[in-house]
Amino acid sequence: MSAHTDRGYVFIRVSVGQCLLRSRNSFPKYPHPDGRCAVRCGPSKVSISESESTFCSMANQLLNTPDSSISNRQVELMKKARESATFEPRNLTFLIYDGPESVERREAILTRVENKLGESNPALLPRTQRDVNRTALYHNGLRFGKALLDDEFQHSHGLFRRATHHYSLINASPFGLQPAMFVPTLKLQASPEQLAYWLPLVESGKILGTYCQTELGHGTFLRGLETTATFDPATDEFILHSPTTTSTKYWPGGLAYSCSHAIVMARLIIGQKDYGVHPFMTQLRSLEDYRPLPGIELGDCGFTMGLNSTDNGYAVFCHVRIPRMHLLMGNARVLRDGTYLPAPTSKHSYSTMIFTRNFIIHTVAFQLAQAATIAIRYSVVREQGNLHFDASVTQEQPIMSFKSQHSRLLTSMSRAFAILFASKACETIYQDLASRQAQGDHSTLPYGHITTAALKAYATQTAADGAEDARKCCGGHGFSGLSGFPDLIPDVTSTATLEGENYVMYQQTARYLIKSVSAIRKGRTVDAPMSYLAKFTVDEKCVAQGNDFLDPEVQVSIFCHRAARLAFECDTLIEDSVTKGKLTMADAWNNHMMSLIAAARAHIEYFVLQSFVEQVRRTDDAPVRRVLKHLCDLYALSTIENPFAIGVLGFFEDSYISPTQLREIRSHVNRSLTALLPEAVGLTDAWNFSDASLQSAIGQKDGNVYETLLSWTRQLPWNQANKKTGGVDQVGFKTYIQPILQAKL
Ligand SMILES: Cc1cc2nc3c(=O)[nH]c(=O)nc-3n(C[C@H](O)[C@H](O)[C@H](O)COP(=O)(O)OP(=O)(O)OC[C@H]3O[C@@H](n4cnc5c(N)ncnc54)[C@H](O)[C@@H]3O)c2cc1C
Repeated sequence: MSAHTDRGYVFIRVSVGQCLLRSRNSFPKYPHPDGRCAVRCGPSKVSISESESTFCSMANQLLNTPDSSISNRQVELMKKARESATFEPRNLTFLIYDGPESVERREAILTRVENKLGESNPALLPRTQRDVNRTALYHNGLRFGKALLDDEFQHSHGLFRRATHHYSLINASPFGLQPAMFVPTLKLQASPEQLAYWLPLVESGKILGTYCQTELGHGTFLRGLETTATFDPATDEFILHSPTTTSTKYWPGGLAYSCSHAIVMARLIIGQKDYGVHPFMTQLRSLEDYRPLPGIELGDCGFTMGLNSTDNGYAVFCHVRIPRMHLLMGNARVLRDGTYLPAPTSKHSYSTMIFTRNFIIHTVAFQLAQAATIAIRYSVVREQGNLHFDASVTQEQPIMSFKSQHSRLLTSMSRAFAILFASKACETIYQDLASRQAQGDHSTLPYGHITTAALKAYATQTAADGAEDARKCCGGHGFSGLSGFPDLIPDVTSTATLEGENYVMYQQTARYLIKSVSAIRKGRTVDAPMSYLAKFTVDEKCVAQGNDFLDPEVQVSIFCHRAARLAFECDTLIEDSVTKGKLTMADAWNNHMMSLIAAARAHIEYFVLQSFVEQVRRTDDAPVRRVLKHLCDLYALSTIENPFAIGVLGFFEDSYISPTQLREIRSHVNRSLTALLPEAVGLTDAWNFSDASLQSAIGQKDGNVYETLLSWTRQLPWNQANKKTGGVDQVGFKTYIQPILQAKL
């Protein structure tokens, strides 16, 4: 038996007597882009015996390995760029995904799912481009989400809760809210009996859940929600109701047509008393025919800026009765006689937020890396112009060699790593918190809460900005749907809004900073990670010079100084506004809000840098450590010197860093960029994204971007359909174009 690939198709030769496939006809036939017919291996469709499994693994390997038969200028450029790496990307992959075992597990899962979805052949137009009307996108999202859920149910790996854009249940599929919000809320808010009842139903796919909080009138301000759940002692039920237009639930993912159940956040009313917002398990649809239950109106919110493969929906409740036991009673409870027992602590709801925000942070690290991967791969194979001042030199050069290009892209790459390592540090904080909370110790909750709040804001904004810049780095082709960017970017940008609007998030951190500063001023102790504030002295100057700026301790101390200074200054600003300016605390806060947000951002950048430095220190593999050190230097120093970096003024406005020092820092940034340039493709490979997950013609791993782009363009359904009608869009021509041409003017 032998196999080879040609432009992404696997040709398998099986000699007589060796044919081990029970059903050769089950292999789907695909038209080859240049018109020939090819047989593509569809391993998920054959029933597998041991020898067949060898056959399939061989075919899979071939499908996921750059096709050696393709040779053109771009493929050669990509090979060259890949060979220049001085580290083993696979070793960095192990670091990113927490070890070889987890990498292999992840690869096996993705290969299985990509095969099932028919996505593993990079020569074929990807799923996201095949049909783009609202319902087709949704059905595609369901098909994709179902494949992920099926795999999850069968193999219980949890991978798709935390995967990359195209392999993430979150947002990219109608079932995303189930692992992201529905299950975590159940676990933290349900009583043990309720959990024992509901969880098996979720985990076996008997019900599909979403999380329903935001209303037309309110999202950020939870206490403003208007949906009511009124206790009826006569029937032992709650009556769920949307009393106003603005109380209509609006936005929840999967709410329109996909989910059977939702955790609905509503005001609990007993008698005349309003006990505030509580979570209610609510069945939305009949499990028989999936019609909305009586009194519930459900629908889709329509096209959104992205994420159209899911169905963000609205819901109106008209006196819907649900059993009393559907109030999640792990914390507050309502007894049969209507007695309300408040939660012993409100702290568990914060834990749900920490959990959810942390996995948003983790996800956007990968999304930023995906954007950078597409743009870097494209930039090493796209040749455009040159920098010779002599016009007779016509030899063009890859655009990656231009400083502006690799500076933007490698800086984004360094930020993707920075966010990833910070999210790992946050995960450790969360795990520690969870085990403490299980023992009734909530002491680390405030720090965990404010760290994830600010990191969520920082990471999502940084990722969204970086992804958009990566798009711009790809010129016109970056604007094409086939680049993958138009699908990826809105997904990243949405994270700045959902699960806590970023500017509101920063304020939560600022509140804690101000509390910590005033505690220090009063000589009180603060939470251990905040003790850096106590070291702050006014008029301190940075004494580093030359190579000192490559010393991680120096870098961290610069970030530390800025964070502490801004926090102290905010405290003074507010104090003065209240005491001298006679403002109320709320007005003083509002007045200085931008300074407070800058302080919170500086605090979290200090945390991010510390996490990066720590990760470099802990890396055993010397070549990988060296490359990570360059990335860390680039992250730290470009944050200080880049005029486009938000908050950059904070490093200089108190003259802590002098103009001479700034020039030294700038030259180190330049040197880090030069050192990282040969590693660029190796860094993209380390993230281990399959072509199928990137869905980008210009981000192809083998560099075969032009052939792929043209082939995908030819495969676009509109072009295919018009080919059958002589290369003419008949409706467009007959209805509009022909009358123009034939008009007698
Ligand atoms: C793609 C997507 C998916 C979503 N999925 C869900 C879901 O599954 N379930 C669900 O319940 N909801 C969902 N939402 C809703 C989302 O959670 C809210 O939109 C989000 O929390 C922001 O709230 P808002 O819309 O009320 O924004 P607003 O609070 O109205 O924000 C508008 C502006 O006001 C500013 N602002 C508001 N309050 C303050 C303040 N105190 N201080 C300073 N500035 C302020 C903000 O900074 C922002 O600039 C989703 C939204 C999107 C976009």
